[in-house]
Amino acid sequence: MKIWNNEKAAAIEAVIAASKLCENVRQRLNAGDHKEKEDRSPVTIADYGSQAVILSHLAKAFPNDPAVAEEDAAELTGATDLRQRIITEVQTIDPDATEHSVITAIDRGNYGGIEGRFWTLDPIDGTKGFLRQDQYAVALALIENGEVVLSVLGCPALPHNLDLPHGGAGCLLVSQLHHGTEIYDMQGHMLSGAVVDDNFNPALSTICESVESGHSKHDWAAAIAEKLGVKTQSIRMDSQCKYAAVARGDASIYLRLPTRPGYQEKIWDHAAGMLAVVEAGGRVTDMNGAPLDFAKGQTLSANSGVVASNLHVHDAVLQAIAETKNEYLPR
Ligand SMILES: Nc1ncnc2c1ncn2[C@@H]1O[C@H](COP(=O)(O)O)[C@@H](O)[C@H]1OP(=O)(O)O
Ligand SMILES: [Mg+2]
Ligand SMILES: [Mg+2]
Ligand SMILES: [Mg+2]
Repeated sequence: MKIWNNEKAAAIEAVIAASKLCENVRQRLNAGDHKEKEDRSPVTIADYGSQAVILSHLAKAFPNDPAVAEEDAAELTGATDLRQRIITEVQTIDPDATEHSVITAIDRGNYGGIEGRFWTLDPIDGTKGFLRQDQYAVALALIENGEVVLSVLGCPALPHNLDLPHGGAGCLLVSQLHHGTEIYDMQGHMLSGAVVDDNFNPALSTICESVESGHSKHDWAAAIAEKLGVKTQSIRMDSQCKYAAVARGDASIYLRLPTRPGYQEKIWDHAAGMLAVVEAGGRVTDMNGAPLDFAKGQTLSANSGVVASNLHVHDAVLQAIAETKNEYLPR
């Protein structure tokens, strides 16, 4: 069976370095650290800084690998102050960085992403959570011929135990296809394997979903929970940390239900999280039960919605979705 140990080592180093930058920025976040992109979503100096750190690291280790990443340096045209702050933050991680090296690294992320082997990166997934001082993730994955084969999902602010929110914070979920998911601390030490929970009773499931009602339909999730007989409140959490919660056994189900017709999920919003859950023994499909298709380019254009689970309760969730679809599916 193929292994990607060199890629794994480089990806872990890169995500740890980027997570440091993100935490540095988050701990003294101020109003001028973010702006609105053309699509009106927020972006911060840490989103760009994280992308620069990771893509320059990968460029040194694997110069021929293209990358599909969320941010685009073109959005920084004219934003002189923001640009300077990004460079300053990257220099705290890599003192040799220059304006040219930072912009070049960010722009390495503009591959269209269909053929062969490429990386996909969300330098900060859950920027809204990051700005609220809630959860966010640094999500990096390697795709070969349409298949996610390696991933490092950095969750720098995720408590080690969700019941003790002020306990030790931060972990990485590291996965390789057919080789499982491992949990590392933010210093790069392996802590344990990750396994989904062993709950077979849909009614006893903990469900997690987005904080943002614009990203996943909350009233539909409530209707599904009711069908399943779930009595407890769902956990609302930003970013791919929801996949981490399922992979670690903190939750049995992650629901992402379309809020408007035609929205296509981006590959960098799901590649790392999906592999983390699948390699921890869980299952990930779209809301109709189809596997997520990473061979279509930058978006999951063949899919709609996402369901991640511990495997055992998956079919019950798909059935509850099918039974509530007529009432809740946006059209
Ligand atoms: N209408 C939408 N439906 C689903 N996801 C969305 C939508 N709009 C933005 N997103 C993405 O949801 C992710 C955050 O998800 P969550 O709410 O689970 O934390 C972001 O990556 C964001 O993408 P983008 O980075 O382009 O803004
Ligand atoms: Mg994202
Ligand atoms: Mg992002
Ligand atoms: Mg974004």
